[in-house]
Amino acid sequence: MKPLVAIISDCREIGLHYYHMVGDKYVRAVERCSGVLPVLLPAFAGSIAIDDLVERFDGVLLTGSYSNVEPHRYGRPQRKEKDLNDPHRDETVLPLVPALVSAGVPVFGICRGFQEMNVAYGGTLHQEVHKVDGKHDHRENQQDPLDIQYGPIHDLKLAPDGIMKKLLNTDTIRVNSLHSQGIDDLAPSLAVEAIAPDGLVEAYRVQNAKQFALAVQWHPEWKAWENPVSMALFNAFGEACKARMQQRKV
Ligand SMILES: N[C@@H](CCC(=O)NCCCC(=O)O)C(=O)O
Repeated sequence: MKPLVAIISDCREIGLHYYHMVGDKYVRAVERCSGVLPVLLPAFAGSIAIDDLVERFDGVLLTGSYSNVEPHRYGRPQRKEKDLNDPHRDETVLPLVPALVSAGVPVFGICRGFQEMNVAYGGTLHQEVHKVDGKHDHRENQQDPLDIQYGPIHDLKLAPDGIMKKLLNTDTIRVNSLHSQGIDDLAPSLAVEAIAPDGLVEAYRVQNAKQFALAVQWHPEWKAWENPVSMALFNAFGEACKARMQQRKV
């Protein structure tokens, strides 16, 4: 039996209707590289009680998305009139994250998921990193072919005392970069795992978490099975979910 991993959907308005959706590459990566059974959950705050997740699921994946966390969630004004937000996803995820982690449910955050976990623990975001003095432009060129957009583009230095350094057995990794937002204040409960050349935090763990509780700014899900760093991360998440499943059985 495979562990059950909940993936919280985006809620997107397409035409006259709303849809709950998850990017295919996240589902494939976690199924193939973590060895779990992914279950897509709606971004529907009213229908997802924390007990339902804690009792029934062995892990939670928070995916990337073109949407941004609404800035009022971290006490900042909206940077521009029309931004691509997803209030339904914010409403669903933000209250769940700390409760999931403290209940010992493995949580893996990617890109937007990395940003929303920081906000969930009380951190803040730069809304346009490329406009911040001393920060680089971390956006992809959306005209490029996907293999270029999701290809490795900058190094990250791993924290000497971090779990990623132990897991990957190296000081530096090279990752892709497809984000306009990034961490401004890292929440107090989070510990840095990786830093970009411009000082931007690009991976953290939840301090003193009972189980896997890691988030990364880049996109390890992209052809994860071809990338040793991605494989190590998804495999570690899968092992944590398997351990949770065993624990839930007893
Ligand atoms: N909107 C945020 C987060 C960026 C992000 O998650 N991009 C995902 C692109 C589509 C995908 O690969 O799922 C930001 O711009 O910083």
